[in-house]
Amino acid sequence: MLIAPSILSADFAKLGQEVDDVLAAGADIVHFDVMDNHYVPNLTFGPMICSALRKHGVSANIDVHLMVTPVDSMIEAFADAGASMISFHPDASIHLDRSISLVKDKGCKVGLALNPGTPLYVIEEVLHKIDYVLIMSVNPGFGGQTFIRETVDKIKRLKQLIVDKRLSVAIEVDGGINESTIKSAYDAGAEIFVAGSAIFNAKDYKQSISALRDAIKK
Ligand SMILES: O=C(CO)[C@H](O)[C@H](O)COP(=O)(O)O
Ligand SMILES: [Fe+2]
Repeated sequence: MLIAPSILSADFAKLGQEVDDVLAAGADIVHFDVMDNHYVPNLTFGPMICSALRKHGVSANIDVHLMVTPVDSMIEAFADAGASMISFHPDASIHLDRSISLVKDKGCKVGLALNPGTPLYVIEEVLHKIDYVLIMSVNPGFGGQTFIRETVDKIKRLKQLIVDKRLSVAIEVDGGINESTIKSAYDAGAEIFVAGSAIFNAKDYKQSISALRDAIKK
């Protein structure tokens, strides 16, 4: 299992330090939420912030979650800015297969992100071409929202689909993950857990990350 703190809930005034702190506290991946006030009703940060984190010395995998449309130009910009993994929403790309190829050609792991209301069949034709599926357990746009329980069944169905097709596609879950919700997502088949408010709103990042790992073992 991998813990990916979403920097959406970090203190932007000291972002480099915040990322250093969560990594030192045991985080595995940095989750980087890109919002354009078009695909989602919020605006965050662009590729310059990603390259600034690389220049600051962050060497961990940076998991860029693109909530933007159009996606292709941002895929290229973030790959050039140091992204390791890039996910985008299939409904934000007109040519899904082409956008997937673009991420791969740039040397990044490719993920497809599904909103709570987006059915699994949207990605069925390309499932064998991707590295991970990001299942959104809140509607995209904001941190600190409540986990949508129906997502657990969706993760189970996706896991079954991956097993049936004999693929090695990871499942990432994003939105409302905390000590009370993480185990249900884990039991359903998720392996990468994004958590923003549950980690950054805590005083002690090490304690909050350990609490997430412990909650899975219970
Ligand atoms: O993609 C996102 C929102 O669109 C964020 O990654 C997500 O909401 C994480 O924040 P939290 O753990 O506080 O729900
Ligand atoms: Fe996200």
